[in-house]
Amino acid sequence: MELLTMKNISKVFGGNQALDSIYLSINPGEVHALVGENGAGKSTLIKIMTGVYQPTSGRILWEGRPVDVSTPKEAQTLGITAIHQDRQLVPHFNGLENLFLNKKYPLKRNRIQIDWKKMKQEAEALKNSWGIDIPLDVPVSDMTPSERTLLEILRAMDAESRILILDEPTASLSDKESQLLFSFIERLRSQGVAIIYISHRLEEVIRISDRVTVLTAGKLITTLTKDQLSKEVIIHHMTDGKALNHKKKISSDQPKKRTLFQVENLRTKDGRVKQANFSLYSNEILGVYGLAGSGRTETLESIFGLRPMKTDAFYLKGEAITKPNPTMMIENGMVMISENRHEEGLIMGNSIIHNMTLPIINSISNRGKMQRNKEQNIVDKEMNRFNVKATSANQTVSELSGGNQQKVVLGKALLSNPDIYLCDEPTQAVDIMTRSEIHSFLHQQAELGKGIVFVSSDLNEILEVSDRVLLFSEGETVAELENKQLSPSQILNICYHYNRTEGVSE
Ligand SMILES: Nc1ncnc2c1ncn2[C@@H]1O[C@H](COP(=O)(O)OP(=O)(O)OP(=O)(O)O)[C@@H](O)[C@H]1O
Repeated sequence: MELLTMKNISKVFGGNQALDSIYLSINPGEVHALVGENGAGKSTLIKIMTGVYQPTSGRILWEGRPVDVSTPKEAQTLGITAIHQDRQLVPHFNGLENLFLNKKYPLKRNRIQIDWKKMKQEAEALKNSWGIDIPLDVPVSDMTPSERTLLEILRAMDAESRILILDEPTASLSDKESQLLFSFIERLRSQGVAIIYISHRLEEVIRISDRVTVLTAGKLITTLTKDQLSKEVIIHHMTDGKALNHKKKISSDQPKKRTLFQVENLRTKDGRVKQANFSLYSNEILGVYGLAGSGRTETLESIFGLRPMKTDAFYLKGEAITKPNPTMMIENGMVMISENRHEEGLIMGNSIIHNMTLPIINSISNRGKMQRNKEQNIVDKEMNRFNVKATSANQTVSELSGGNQQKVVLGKALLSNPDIYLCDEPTQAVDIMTRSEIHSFLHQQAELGKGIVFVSSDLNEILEVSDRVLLFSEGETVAELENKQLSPSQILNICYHYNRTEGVSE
């Protein structure tokens, strides 16, 4: 029998129809993927399922009986748990405290003091029963992305979830960590837990799913079964049969490349980067890859002046720099597209237009007076370029879908007309169509003489876009390779060779 059935579900926000009469059924023990362009309605459907939003119309059945899922608590009682892209963990609490976040702490006999010993025993038993080996005594802020994901899964299993919703779970996981997650999903499935899997990474969707439901602009296009799954078929349904706009990669073998920056022996105070040596040239995309915890993000943050660091030498366009700071770097034409759009990229309560024009406010005001038409035109152009789905440029950013928020981050960065881009997972959460738009945009920028550092946890993406590839392992740069027919296995072999904690790959 179907575990969950959603019948004729519609949702309207103001005048915007986010979902239009959707039918979705979930069986016990199946992996059911939801795919679709940014803004297609996937998260809205999940939010209705988990009691965050109420549908404008439609019914929800649980094991064939109508249910009212009007609060998250009710969803939880049924056994529906969602693990969102933005982790629901308290960073300075340790694993154990986070595991007990929604539960009563066990008390000692005196009924006053917390029984930490019992808490630890319960947690260990839970870890053992699900075969999840993560440290629970360290603060979440010190955990790797995969440990955080597994911690949330463990918490969901403790709540006896019967449907586990994973929203872009591999977004910041390394290849090996993703494999671990997939084998764990397999275990959950064999125990009858249903998984709803949202991802723009179609290879993994095809690999793990029993069924795939495709949404486009709030409408259900089709539900495909395992034997029908291929990348071409899914893309065909997602794009309504229109071919993907594959712009050819422009070769950036330019005769004269300038050095945009060069760092020697960069190391951070906190030890996350121990020794980074590399240069960025004009006309190139430098792909940066490394296993989780390798120091990629921290290196970008240090170069941009967000993290205290030391170098033996740091030259930016030929000028020696001792202490970078973001203002100085922006003034020198550098821009950083950060991995965490909520904390660093966007002001969530502000409109798209205000977010995008914040860095260029001076250039669109005339003696203190804002030139509204100019502002509007500039923003419209960027929204068109990246196909931002919104009611207008005045819509509040927090109301946009995750992928559309990421597009606003990109538009904002581009408006400052930089010549050095530091991009940390710039295509995370964006759909496959926009992803190829972002890639070709960056290639065009390289062609114009700009330099791009491109960090991604998706190795195939790194190989697709990069002219050179820089590999990090445990805080050190370990290899710098021209991307001429490099293969994923070549790269992984180098990474695992240098990685002491994950061991040498088989
Ligand atoms: N709270 C809200 N207020 C107004 N509109 C909203 C709200 N939440 C979502 N929407 C709109 O509903 C539509 C569907 O958004 P949703 O987040 O469900 O898309 P999605 O398929 O999850 O996209 P993505 O792949 O980018 O995460 C979008 O047009 C979005 O702007």
